[in-house]
Amino acid sequence: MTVALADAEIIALELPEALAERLASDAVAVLGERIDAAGVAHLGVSGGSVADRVVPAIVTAGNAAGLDWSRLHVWFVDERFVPRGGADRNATPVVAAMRAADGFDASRLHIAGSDDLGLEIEAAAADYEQRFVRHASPQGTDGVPSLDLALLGMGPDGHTASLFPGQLPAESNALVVAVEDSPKPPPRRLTLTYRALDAAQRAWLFATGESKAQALTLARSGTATPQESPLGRIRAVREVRVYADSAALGTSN
Ligand SMILES: O=C1O[C@H](COP(=O)(O)O)[C@@H](O)[C@H](O)[C@H]1O
Repeated sequence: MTVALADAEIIALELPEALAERLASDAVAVLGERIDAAGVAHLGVSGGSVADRVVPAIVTAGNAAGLDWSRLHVWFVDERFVPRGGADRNATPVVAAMRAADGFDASRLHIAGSDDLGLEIEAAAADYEQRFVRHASPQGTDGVPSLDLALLGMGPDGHTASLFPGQLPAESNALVVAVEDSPKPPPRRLTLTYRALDAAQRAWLFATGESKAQALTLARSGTATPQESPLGRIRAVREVRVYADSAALGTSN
């Protein structure tokens, strides 16, 4: 049994700042429970507003709550295949934010390969998949490693991670694939597939701003195909939540 985005619990707040703080405090609670139960937790993060706003809020909330950061693994649901350290890399703001997490083990921040390392994009995807399989245990019977919490963003076109409308086969046996022609720059990216994301215990979407409203409505309707709305294809094992501000929900005055 999996939960679909159409069945998501909606957490609605008027302002994006308050929304990021609410998500952060909920995430710290979930990660702390998992660390207590399993000794380790696996968090998947997106780029964009998740990396810029939500991850720093999680670090602040985690430090305040005394989260045992040394037991947390952080993964990227997608990454841009551009040189390390640049503004276009999803890892750049996350690396900066995680430096402030008290006791976090930097070797548990799992950053994908990049073109400046001389890697081919397919080799970087295969390498990231192998690392994911090595470090994250399956929690189901299908043998797919399981994120405890996947934090997703979305674009106005309904993309999530680097799964773009009309761009990828709807399903793939791989866990990480290369994207060569993303319609949103930069064009070359790596992304977790639906198969990898489906195995996440929880998938929480962070959506803010009017530009997301139409795509969010379509995704939540449950009527769109994955080619029309990759976001609408999102599922998780236990729970899907949508953290959205009034503008993204289309309820602002
Ligand atoms: O390109 C990307 O965009 C999405 C959405 O970004 P946002 O700034 O509108 O939240 C992001 O979730 C994804 O990880 C990123 O590569």
